Amino acid sequence: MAEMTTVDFSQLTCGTRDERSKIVREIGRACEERGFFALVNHGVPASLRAAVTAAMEDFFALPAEEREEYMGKQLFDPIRHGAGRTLTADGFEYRRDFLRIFVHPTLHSPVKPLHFSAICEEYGRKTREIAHELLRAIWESLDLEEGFVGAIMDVRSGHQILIGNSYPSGPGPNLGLGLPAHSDIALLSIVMQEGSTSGLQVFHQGHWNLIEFIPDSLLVHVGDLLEIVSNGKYKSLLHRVTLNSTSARMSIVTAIGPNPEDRVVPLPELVRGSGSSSAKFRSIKYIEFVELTARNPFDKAALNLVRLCDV
Ligand SMILES: O=C(O)CCC(=O)C(=O)O
Ligand SMILES: [Fe+2]
Repeated sequence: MAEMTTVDFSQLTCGTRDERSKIVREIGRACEERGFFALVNHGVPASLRAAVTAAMEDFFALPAEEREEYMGKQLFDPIRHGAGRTLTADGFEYRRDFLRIFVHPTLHSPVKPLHFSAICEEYGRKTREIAHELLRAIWESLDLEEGFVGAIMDVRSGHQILIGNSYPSGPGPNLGLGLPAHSDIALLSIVMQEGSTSGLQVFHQGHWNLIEFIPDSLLVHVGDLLEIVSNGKYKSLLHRVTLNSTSARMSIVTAIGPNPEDRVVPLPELVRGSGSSSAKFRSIKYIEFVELTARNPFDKAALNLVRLCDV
């Protein structure tokens, strides 16, 4: 099982000055050493978490002909559904059904199930507020002024997606994969699952470790863009999903990034402060990085293509 930092979100927003500073330091350390942390007391009601999970389940349960129109082939389709088995370039098979929708700045929702749009709007809004608060803490942990970062990357008008992942039960760890090893593209992603069925594994110090979700918690992943803007100080999380031998599993992931047209750069303040005075990544437009990742989806291949030197 993976060791993880547990962050009490309520202390970040309502704690004393000292409590907040302690949490900011804990978040910074988790982003630097592990690339993820668990979030408790985050304020997303259990009823909303259950509702968004049920709404995704209802979508996957629609007859295939009703889901067909969303089987998008284009990368930037705002609603994109995929189902079944996929083969990687080297012939490896993985199995998951997914639905990916854009939720911000504009919500795109399938017409059915009927309640889908309102629930995703609400879940998207709640998690977006959490992500903004976490990013404020992250900039603080890097000794950056929020305004300084905002001038470079406008996260408030940024891009948020929501993904429902549905994995079948499978032959068990190391035999079947739901998702191959990858890192998430955006700045942060927030992963939610209901129930105790495990499957998510994170790579740490040369080993794959299974995540045991703390009941009611959310998991926060550092994404590739945060590795770039922090000039390599914070590491995006390499993770994969194994199929569970006895139960199917569902996860809901939301990813927050800047405006797709924004150029993502190692923040100059951090390049100057790094001692070596060198940027460790070349700058790239977010939208171009998404295209690069689509062509190089596994491991941290896309990030390695914009890396200027070993970190
Ligand atoms: O199913 C999970 O726990 C994680 C899914 C994931 O990594 C993703 O959608 O990028
Ligand atoms: Fe992921």
